[in-house]
Amino acid sequence: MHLPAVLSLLLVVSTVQAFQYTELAQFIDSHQEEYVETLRDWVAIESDSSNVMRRNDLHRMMELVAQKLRLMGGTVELVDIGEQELPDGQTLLLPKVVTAQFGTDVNKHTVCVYGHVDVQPAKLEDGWATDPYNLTDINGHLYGRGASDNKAPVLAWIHAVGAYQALNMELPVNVKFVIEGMEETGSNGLDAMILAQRDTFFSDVDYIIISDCGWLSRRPALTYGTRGNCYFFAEVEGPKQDLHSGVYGGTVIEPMTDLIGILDTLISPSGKILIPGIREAVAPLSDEEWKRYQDIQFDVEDYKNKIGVSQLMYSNKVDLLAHRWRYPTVTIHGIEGAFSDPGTKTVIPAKVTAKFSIRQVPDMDPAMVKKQVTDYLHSVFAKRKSPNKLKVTMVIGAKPWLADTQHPLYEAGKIAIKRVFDMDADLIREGGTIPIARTFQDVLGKSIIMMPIGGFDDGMHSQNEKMSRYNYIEGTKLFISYLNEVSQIQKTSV
Ligand SMILES: CC(C)C[C@H](N)C(=O)NCC(=O)O
Repeated sequence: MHLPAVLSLLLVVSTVQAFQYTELAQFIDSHQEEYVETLRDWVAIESDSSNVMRRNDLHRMMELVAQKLRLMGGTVELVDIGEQELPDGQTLLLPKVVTAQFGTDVNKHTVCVYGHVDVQPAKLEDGWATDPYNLTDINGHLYGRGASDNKAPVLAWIHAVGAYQALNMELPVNVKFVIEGMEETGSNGLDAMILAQRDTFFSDVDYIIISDCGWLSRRPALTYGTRGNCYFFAEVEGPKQDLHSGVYGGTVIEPMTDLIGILDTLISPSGKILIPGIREAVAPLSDEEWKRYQDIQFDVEDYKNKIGVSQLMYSNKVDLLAHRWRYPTVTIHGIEGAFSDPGTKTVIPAKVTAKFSIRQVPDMDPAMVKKQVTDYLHSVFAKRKSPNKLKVTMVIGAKPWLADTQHPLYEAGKIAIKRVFDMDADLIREGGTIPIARTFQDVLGKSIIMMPIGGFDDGMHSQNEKMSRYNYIEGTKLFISYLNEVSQIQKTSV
């Protein structure tokens, strides 16, 4: 073909693509009320995976996801992943995992979008300004539990595929979905399901895309690392029942005093982890990494104000980002069995269970961390010479994940972000955990990209979680654009 003919063909192709994007983006804009309504229906289901009393809601949630994908003509399955064993030895049915497939063209790439539709607990009395399960639009912010983490991003992906379908446009890549309902409690059962379907459902998947995190600031971002998490229960058991603290206090060695005593040895006031071996395992911060953090736009004062604290653990940007993303930390989350209602109750609790977690980073190993923590707590407890009984269990052991930002998936992401937001993407890491990310990498050997659409101030896991309309709607356009960019990646990239 003559050069002018090639050029005019290229022009035609690029004109068609640009035209397609504009039409698709307009379609998204004109359907935004419908998308908000669907999010409202999804948020209304209290799909709290940590509360066994809500398991039926979680089952219902998975059915709803499957039904939505079926109505779009996908090949959908609700995969049984068995049962979960509870700490008291009882078993409970795990929510099924939804898998779906749109397109089977062998000449196209196949991407697999992973997401979750379970949520963290939320009650109005925790301090929410609105009912957490009634999506409420205030000034363009959609408040509700799970709005940002992770229901709106999952819906945005579904709507992105739906827009191509509605406009009779061919999907540029085949799209598969894996949507689970146990992410917030460690993705129980999903590892085994991925392993079992490695040579079937996942055999033709080229890339994994995850949108279960947030931006660092108002700039859109691509995420290339997450921390893992080891979650522990430390139970101290003493008398056979709760006791009156006036009648028995002073004669009994109290479980709560023992528990607080050992918890206090986990971390120093300046944030130094005191468990032997933990800090030694952490990969050192390289000069290149330091420079990368230094170059990121991040306003420390803004961050401080957003959280509402007068002082942070570190005052400079690099230290803050590094400790947020690439160093481990200990967090004590709560104590089961302790009196925590309003008012006073003069009781000596007979059995108390502390819940704490240690975020994992390269090169920590959860199996090693489990041993280090268990041995350490027993040795500290032994020194107290208490007659009470200590039991330490690790209930989640999720590894960290780190990607190569030179992979074409990230280049494609930058182009898509530029097109939709007319901004350059921040390349960031995430301090939170997506337990299954590392499994996708290790078991399937697939490349992963995290493409967040959540805002920096969405309040995931806290009171007044929200997703802004802007992020929800522009995020849907981003996914539309990204599918197109991924289709341009050379077939040889893994
Ligand atoms: C910001 C996180 C990666 C979001 C994720 N859905 C999550 O909350 N995971 C559990 C965790 O405790 O980090």
